[in-house]
Amino acid sequence: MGHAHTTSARSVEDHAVRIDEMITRVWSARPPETVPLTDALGRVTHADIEALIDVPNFRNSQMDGYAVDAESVADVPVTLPVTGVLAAGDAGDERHRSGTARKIMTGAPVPEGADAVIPVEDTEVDGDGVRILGSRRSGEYVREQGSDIAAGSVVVPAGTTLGPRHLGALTAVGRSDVTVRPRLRVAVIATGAELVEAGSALGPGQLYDSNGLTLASSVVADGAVVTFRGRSTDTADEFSAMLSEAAENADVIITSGGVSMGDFEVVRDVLGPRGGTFTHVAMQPGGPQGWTDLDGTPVISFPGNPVSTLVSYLVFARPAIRRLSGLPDAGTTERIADETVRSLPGRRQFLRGRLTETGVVVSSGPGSHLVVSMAAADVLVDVPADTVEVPAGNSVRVWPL
Ligand SMILES: Nc1nc2c(c(=O)[nH]1)N[C@H]1C(S)=C(S)[C@@H](COP(=O)(O)OP(=O)(O)OC[C@H]3O[C@@H](n4cnc5c(N)ncnc54)[C@H](O)[C@@H]3O)O[C@H]1N2
Ligand code: MOO
Repeated sequence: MGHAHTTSARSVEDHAVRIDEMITRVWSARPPETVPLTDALGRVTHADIEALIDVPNFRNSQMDGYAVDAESVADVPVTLPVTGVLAAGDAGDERHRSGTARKIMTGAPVPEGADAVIPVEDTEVDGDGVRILGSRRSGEYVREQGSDIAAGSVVVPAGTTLGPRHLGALTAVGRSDVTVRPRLRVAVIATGAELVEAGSALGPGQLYDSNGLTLASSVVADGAVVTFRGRSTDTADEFSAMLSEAAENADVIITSGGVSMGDFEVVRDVLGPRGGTFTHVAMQPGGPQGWTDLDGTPVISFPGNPVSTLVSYLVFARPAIRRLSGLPDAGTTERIADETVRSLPGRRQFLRGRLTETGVVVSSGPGSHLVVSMAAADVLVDVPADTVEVPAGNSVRVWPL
């Protein structure tokens, strides 16, 4: 057991609170960031953002037609002289004279003195002039300056996850960058002398490091960034050096493997003496768990079995990472067990399940090495510690995968 400090089995809830606190604490110490709007999709606003200018920023036409003063078209039909043409992009600084019309395009500035636009459909060319067939009230088809928003008003409140519509609105009000909440920076280190990189040749006793990508892609899916990825053998020196490198640019380090009771538990052996706690949580998979405050950087250590690693991430890390990323909680739901679900006594069990039209079925055995079977599952079936059997027709809680 090395030098690691060991405690008796903890509940899933207690451990989840501990990990959540560690992640939240380091994230809260990070300052907000200012990023160009072009990089801001999915980021969460740090503060209320106000308009720098009125929108529309000038009075303009809502229709292709003729700018007039409403009084001159009160009685129709009436023919008015046409004094020119205004296109979108024109400065439009010439004043309107009552009793005249100016041809105008959608988005072009409505001249001062004009207060209505007659759509071209309601007109006929009449020699050099225009015959107005339908009358319009003052203000019709004129988009007033500031009618969408006035300069200084809040466009997007603090805490908004920026989508395309927000980015468009912020651009329209004169912004080109935005101050957003920091993104949690996560380092992922998979440990194990047996691990080799995807795609390379396997020697005897070796297998592919699948946990590294499972964890890294989970982090990205939950709105955080992966700043470091490493694979370490079970050598203390190599793992220690990798931790130092990872800590340079990461808020949190997640490790997989090396936490249980074998002779080569590098994570436990290195981090135990540096203040790490390695313990057993009353769950399966994901029993052996560890956490360390490594000179201010939390290291969260998950067991190496691939199902254990993913279940640990989903139960302990995902809620905090999604919340800090401004994403909705993944949530759990109740489903009817189509078949009887059997579980272990004394441990909360997370079985892999597949959704049916109305309920859920367990889709593989409970073994935490069943990495491929896990890919065929939709959910984790969460069976409480004190339940050994959920009879068919009863409801169970499920977590999305
Ligand atoms: N005597 C005991 N042995 C074990 C116990 C126990 O309580 N007493 N607990 C078992 C449980 S439960 C788990 S879970 C594992 C956790 O072990 P480790 O965290 O030390 O993980 P490893 O031994 O390094 O690996 C376990 C297993 O997973 C494979 N693995 C590891 N990393 C990866 C990876 N990145 N990609 C794919 N597969 C990986 C590894 O080859 C092993 O097969 O301990 C049990 N033993
Ligand atoms: O708890 Mo281990 O994670 O069962 O395989």
